[in-house]
Amino acid sequence: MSAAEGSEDGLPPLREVIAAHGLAAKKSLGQHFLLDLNLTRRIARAAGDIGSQDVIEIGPGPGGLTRALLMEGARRIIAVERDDRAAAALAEVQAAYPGKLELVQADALEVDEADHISGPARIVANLPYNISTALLLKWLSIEPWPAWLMSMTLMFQKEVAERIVAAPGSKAYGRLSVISQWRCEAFIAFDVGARAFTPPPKVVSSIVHMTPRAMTGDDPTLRSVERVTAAAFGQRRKMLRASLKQVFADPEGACASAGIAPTERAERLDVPAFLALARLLDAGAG
Ligand SMILES: C[S@@+](CC[C@H](N)C(=O)[O-])C[C@H]1O[C@@H](n2cnc3c(N)ncnc32)[C@H](O)[C@@H]1O
Repeated sequence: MSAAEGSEDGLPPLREVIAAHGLAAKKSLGQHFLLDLNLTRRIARAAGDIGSQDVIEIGPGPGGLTRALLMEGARRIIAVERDDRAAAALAEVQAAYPGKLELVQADALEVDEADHISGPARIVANLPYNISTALLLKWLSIEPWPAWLMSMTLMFQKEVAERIVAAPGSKAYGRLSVISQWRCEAFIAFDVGARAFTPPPKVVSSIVHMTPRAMTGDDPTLRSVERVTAAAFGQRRKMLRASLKQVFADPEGACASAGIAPTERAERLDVPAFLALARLLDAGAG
């Protein structure tokens, strides 16, 4: 055990917690635990103001990141965990921090976070990779946007993190980039090597920090952004005049109205261009 895996909070070291509660990692639940307190505290610090706003943590597992968040001054954590085996380990954290940790035993894809928070909240999580993009798209779909959401500080596979922040013209640029960058300012805070996890995943991971942008009366509806990006990137090698046939009766006319060359391809269009097309759909040009 390294010094960083010690128990500065008076609770047992995480390796002991995992052994005592039989929390052997389950692949089906995307379990890759972080045991290094230096790292989990760094993630907690990247989240911003957690001392005056609620934190929603997805998948606390044995509680490493949860404990780091509490050590960094989290006011109140709502932790959503699907693995019932984690409850006993988390009960020890609840006892050490009375009133600060609420455990919601549920599938995070099904939970309505608004039912559990007491006001504005930040999402912080070392996400299960099998559902990480589904969870992100769920949060990016909060309506009205951004409602209670103050920020998201999330661990993804590096490849997914790169898709989130990708610029037009790059290979990683796609639907996830457009929807993420429309809704949020997003940046990769730092990378985390596979060896930081127990058991190690096959790939490098990255922490992405995302802050919601305010929507204005000029912003299109989410539904139209989803439709336009699905059509354009569903056939990303095709020119827009072909790929947009799925959503516009007159794709060339739509491109002209949006100030886009109909011979352009999806991967080269910037976010404002997609928003211009989505606004046309909202205006009934479909
Ligand atoms: C990558 S592990 C992170 C564990 C812990 N937070 C850490 O950093 O060591 C992902 C966690 O998400 C949980 N999980 C997986 N699928 C879930 C779901 N659908 N809803 C809620 N939690 C889920 C797993 O049981 C696991 O505890």
